[in-house]
Amino acid sequence: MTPMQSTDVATKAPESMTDPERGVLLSVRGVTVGFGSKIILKDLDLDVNSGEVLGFVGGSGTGKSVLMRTILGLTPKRAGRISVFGHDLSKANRRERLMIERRWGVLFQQGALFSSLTVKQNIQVPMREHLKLSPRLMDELASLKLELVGLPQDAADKFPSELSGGMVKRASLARALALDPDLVFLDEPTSGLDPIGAAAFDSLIDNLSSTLGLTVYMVTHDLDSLHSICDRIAVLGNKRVLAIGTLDDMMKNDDPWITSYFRGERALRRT
Ligand SMILES: Nc1ncnc2c1ncn2[C@@H]1O[C@H](COP(=O)(O)OP(=O)(O)OP(=O)(O)O)[C@@H](O)[C@H]1O
Repeated sequence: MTPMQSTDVATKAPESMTDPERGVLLSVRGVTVGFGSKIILKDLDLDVNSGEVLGFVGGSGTGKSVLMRTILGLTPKRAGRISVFGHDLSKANRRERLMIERRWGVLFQQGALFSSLTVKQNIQVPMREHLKLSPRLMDELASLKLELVGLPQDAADKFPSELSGGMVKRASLARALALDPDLVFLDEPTSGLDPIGAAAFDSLIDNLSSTLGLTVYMVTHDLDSLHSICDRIAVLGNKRVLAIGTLDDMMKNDDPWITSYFRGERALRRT
């Protein structure tokens, strides 16, 4: 039986989940997270390989955002170990923690730009937090980031409320890329975009991943993104990673949720 055919793959075969050629950038082992008496994630394992685009799916309320927030250190875990760039996050001192945070970027759901700051000032927030740069250099870097995500230079002085949904996503991505991270976390980056805007955003992420060697951890409900840019897909269910592998692996998996998600009516309408 291949790992993908087994629904308890995540609890027993961590090595088989990864691509040894690429190396593991993010490793989650035995993580349990709960709120009060409600356990959301139980004994969860996950590996993200360097340079891959990993799509993270699962039913609504299964804990995809909770897991991402736990990895980022925003939600406490009750058990387990999370290592990023080879560092155990719970053992990292303040200096190491800052070094780690400099190497990742985050795009939260809805973009989460500061509404009282312009796009340029939003992009410069991580630079101000982590680097000591002259205002002129920060302006130059912000301008480069705008170009990288395909925003016109005149977007720099606009406020988030003056942008379209697609532009907000791009501006948020520019902020996530402000410090040239190795790893970016994207929480439903294409939600709220029309199909053409979503496809353009997917192709932007795909380009960044291949040209910058960026590793992408992407929570999504978007089947098109999963088909077009993800190297692997992880499925969250029953409080853990039910399955992880390529799209082909998902198509062969006989778990009922995975079958209905990848081979159900909505999936068939895509073809
Ligand atoms: N701070 C919190 N306190 C209590 N419960 C919480 C908290 N944050 C999340 N939850 C609960 O954890 C569960 C998982 O939430 P989460 O937002 O991670 O789901 P999700 O898989 O991202 O869902 P969706 O796809 O709908 O965005 C939900 O039942 C939610 O109510």
